[in-house]
Amino acid sequence: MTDTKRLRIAIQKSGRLSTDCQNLFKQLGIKLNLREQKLIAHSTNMPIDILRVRHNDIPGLVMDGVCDLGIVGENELVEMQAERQRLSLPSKVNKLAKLDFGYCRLALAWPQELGLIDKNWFQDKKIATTYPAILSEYLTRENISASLVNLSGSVEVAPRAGLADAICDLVSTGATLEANGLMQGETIMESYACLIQSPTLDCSNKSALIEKLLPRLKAVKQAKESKYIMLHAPKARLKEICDLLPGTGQPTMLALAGSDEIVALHMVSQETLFWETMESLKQLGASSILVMPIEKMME
Ligand SMILES: Nc1ncnc2c1ncn2[C@@H]1O[C@H](COP(=O)(O)OP(=O)(O)OP(=O)(O)O)[C@@H](O)[C@H]1O
Ligand SMILES: O=P(O)(O)OC[C@H]1O[C@H](OP(=O)(O)OP(=O)(O)O)[C@H](O)[C@@H]1O
Ligand SMILES: [Mg+2]
Repeated sequence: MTDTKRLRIAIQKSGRLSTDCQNLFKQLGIKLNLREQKLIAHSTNMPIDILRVRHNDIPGLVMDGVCDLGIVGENELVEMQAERQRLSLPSKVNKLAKLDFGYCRLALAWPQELGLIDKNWFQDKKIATTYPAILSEYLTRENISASLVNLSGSVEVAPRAGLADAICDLVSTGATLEANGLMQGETIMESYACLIQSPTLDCSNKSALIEKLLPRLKAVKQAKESKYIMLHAPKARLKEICDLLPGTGQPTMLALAGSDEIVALHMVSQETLFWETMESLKQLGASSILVMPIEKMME
């Protein structure tokens, strides 16, 4: 448990999740004085301190109650939970939210020259990975007996370097696999960044602050998933036009100066307005169709 009255949040110092975490804090209205070298950043407008650490330290810091919250990739969380259970260390966290960044998959891959291979090919092979616990669980489930080579980075070079026959690593665009002449196989796990909370947090001020931040987080997520749509529509085709608009409630209808036949429609849509829909709207006589991003949204 932390003795400080300020909420402590652990994030990755530099890497795949750090910029997204900083942007998220900005969107949540948390002002930070972040300087490259500083490991702790104090918020200037809320009782919050940000601890900037190595990504694989984040789950442990939250599980041990050293930090109250953390933002971590699910892959790292699951791996650390398994590792800590094995060592009989605290491994519980409360998962507060799945975030909309850090998407990647943990997948098997092998040298391209082998072509398509069957799962049985992995029997008695060596597989290099940074995530031995997740991979072992998968291999046990699939009745594959393979040996693991643990590497904390540059996993993709393992087959070419003769360290392993295949790998199990994170993939997002697939560019790293391709650059290393590897073919992507089965996805073992899909992962997103998530917000986790320490189970030992028992300070009412901190809980109240978290309760204040969670609706903001939801609002930011909702705003990102929503678009504000404005268009001009002929009154005679209103029903057909509204039927085409995705996931909207009743739109706002406004009169247009100098026109009895055309009105302006404004609405919030939770779905993407595809080009095809915009073309169909146009065919029904709609014009001046604007699709705009929303910055914040609270219902
Ligand atoms: N290519 C990717 N695209 C999207 N998300 C990714 C990608 N690679 C990794 N991630 C996510 O970001 C997390 C951190 O990855 P990153 O490579 O930045 O850190 P690291 O090298 O494991 O750790 P650190 O440098 O902090 O010690 C991963 O565990 C995963 O959840
Ligand atoms: O499918 P891609 O888009 O190519 O991304 C996959 C790569 O990204 C991550 O590494 P990262 O680039 O973060 O480098 P690191 O090994 O130094 O952490 C991951 O470990 C892969 O190597
Ligand atoms: Mg990495």
